[in-house]
Amino acid sequence: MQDVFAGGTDTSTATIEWSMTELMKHPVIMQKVQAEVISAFKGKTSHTVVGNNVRLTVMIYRSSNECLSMRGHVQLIPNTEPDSLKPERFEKTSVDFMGNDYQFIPFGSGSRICFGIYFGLRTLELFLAQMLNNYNWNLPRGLNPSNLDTTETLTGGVLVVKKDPLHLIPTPYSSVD
Ligand code: HEM
Repeated sequence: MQDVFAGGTDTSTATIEWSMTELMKHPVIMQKVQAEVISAFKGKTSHTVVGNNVRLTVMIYRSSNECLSMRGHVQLIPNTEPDSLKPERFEKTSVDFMGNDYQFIPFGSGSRICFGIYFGLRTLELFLAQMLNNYNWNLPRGLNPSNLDTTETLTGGVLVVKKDPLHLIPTPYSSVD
């Protein structure tokens, strides 16, 4: 039970925070993703959209190269190109993140693959899609997105989180012309 709670909370929030950080740093990609989400939501409830699987590119590419020691097993969690945001790399490829393609295994692979993979994915889709469908996001105090700090730190010995929490100002989308 402890594994389920520990593995099921910070993972999703950290991924949402990194996703929003990268989207803020790449306004063109933010616009593209937001337009896609808004058009998917048009006239539908979030339930329908999530059911239909909004093609929100999941940007869980940050789990850096780490050597973990869990229950006496040493695991290597590799990740290629963790530092560049290229959502289009997932558009024309058969590489998935379900543990079959070793170049991209954010949920691990094999017998100890993440137990909450579908729950985690749905959480990310639901939160990100709702955040982008309903709000425009800005940095406080006119901060330039390219200066957004992306220093990482480890929490709980395994999770790579943003050292300085991300602060954003939401503006309801309906109030933007
Ligand atoms: C973005 C969300 C998530 C990511 C990126 C993620 C990632 C991972 C990774 C990399 C592992 C190690 C897999 C391996 O050893 O090969 C793992 C294990 C695990 N995860 Fe997740 N996870 C996420 C969400 C969740 C959620 C929502 C839950 C529970 C509701 C969960 C429960 C677990 C458990 C229990 C394990 C241990 C599995 C075992 O040792 O047999 N995770 N996760």
